[in-house]
Amino acid sequence: MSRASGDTIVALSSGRPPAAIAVVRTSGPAALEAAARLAGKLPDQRQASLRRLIDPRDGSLIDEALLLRFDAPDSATGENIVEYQCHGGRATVDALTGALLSCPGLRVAEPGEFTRRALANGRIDLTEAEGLSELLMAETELQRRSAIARAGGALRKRLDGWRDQLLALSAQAEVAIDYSDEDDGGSAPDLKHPIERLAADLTELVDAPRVEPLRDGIRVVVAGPPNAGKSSLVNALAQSEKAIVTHIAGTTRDVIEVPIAIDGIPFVLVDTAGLRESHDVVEAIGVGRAKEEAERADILLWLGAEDPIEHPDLIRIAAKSDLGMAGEGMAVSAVSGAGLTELMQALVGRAGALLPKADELTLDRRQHDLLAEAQEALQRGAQLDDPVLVAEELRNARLAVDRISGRAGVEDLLDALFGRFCLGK
Ligand SMILES: Nc1nc2c(ncn2[C@@H]2O[C@H](COP(=O)(O)OP(=O)(O)OP(=O)(O)O)[C@@H](O)[C@H]2O)c(=O)[nH]1
Ligand SMILES: [K+]
Ligand SMILES: [Mg+2]
Repeated sequence: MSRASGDTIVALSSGRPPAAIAVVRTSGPAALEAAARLAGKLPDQRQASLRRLIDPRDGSLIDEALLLRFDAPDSATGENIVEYQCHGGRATVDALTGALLSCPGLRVAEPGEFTRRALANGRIDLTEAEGLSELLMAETELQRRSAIARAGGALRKRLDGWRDQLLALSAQAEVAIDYSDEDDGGSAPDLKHPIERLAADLTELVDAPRVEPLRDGIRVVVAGPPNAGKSSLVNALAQSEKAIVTHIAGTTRDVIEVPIAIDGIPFVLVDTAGLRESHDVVEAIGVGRAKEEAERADILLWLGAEDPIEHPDLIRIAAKSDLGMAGEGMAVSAVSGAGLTELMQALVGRAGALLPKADELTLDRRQHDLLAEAQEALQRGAQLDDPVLVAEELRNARLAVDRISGRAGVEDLLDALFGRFCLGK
């Protein structure tokens, strides 16, 4: 849990020194006073100004730095912020942060604490904070575009709009409840149709592509009976001996993940234990895990002669094609390399459907599940006649939407989210 937010926090917000320039940020009630101690007269709000920074402890010159000041509440955190752009050597950064920390009320910030304060003060909502977290991690252009849309409030705007509609519908439901109490035969407001329309709006986003394949890589799970050649295929695709291969059936027991990129698209190859009944305790656990992995696979590569397990996105592989045993599916040989290029092309082809189009809004699992909850509450509400029950479903829908944006029930989540942030963000 974060410490008292009445503190003023200090952190180096730019990369690790040495660098040409370092950015040190302070946020909180004592930020302006601390800046005045070091720099004398402060610049006006939002005006960069060069200042000599003096260490208040001994009067020595720390550096000449560019000062930027943003006053509460119109700042990134909603608090007073002073930003120092100084020379980026380690000693300069240490001297500056040391001098700031000697000022009353200042302490070192925790990871993500600036962003957390922005959230607490309503400057951003949870979807924007999550988008920001992903933006900081983004390595590919597609990841960046997906993250910037959410960090920039694209999802927040949709949610805020729905929240307003839900509030208006709830007010109408209250009116309908009054009508039904009076029983005077007057006409209650029609709720069914607007609720159905809103549910349809939500459905569109519930069906949006998910962020996980984009962020973590598309999970390609390789499954089949023992000795089918699963580990060999994973190694051949990864061009690296990541998984142990032997002629002994039951070699692979644990789940092995190998991240690879094909045409710039991130995939995670997942090698699994061969599926069979086993009395070996360890192998049986491995088989259980293999089944779980096959279920959550984005794409399943099935290396079996017999019927494959059910999966919506399955590619059947006829492995060891060099041995001339023509099985059903794509002929691939890990030994000769035959068919590997075609298999990779097939993976890239299927990836298209799993990844968002440029600038298409994406949802993570948490957001998706809550939005589906809201949608289901609305669909139930549209079927009901008793306005008291309709009002209850509208409340359920609103609660789910509020949990997506972080207005309700998310304390546990915040610690996990902000623990992932870098210091100074
Ligand atoms: N000729 C030939 N042999 C292969 C090929 N792929 C795998 N093998 C051989 O088949 C045997 C089993 O290969 P693995 O990759 O360990 O098979 P697996 O499906 O991972 O096996 P388990 O992990 O035990 O379920 C090994 O002796 C491999 O050398 C192939 O493409 N051609
Ligand atoms: K084997
Ligand atoms: Mg294996």
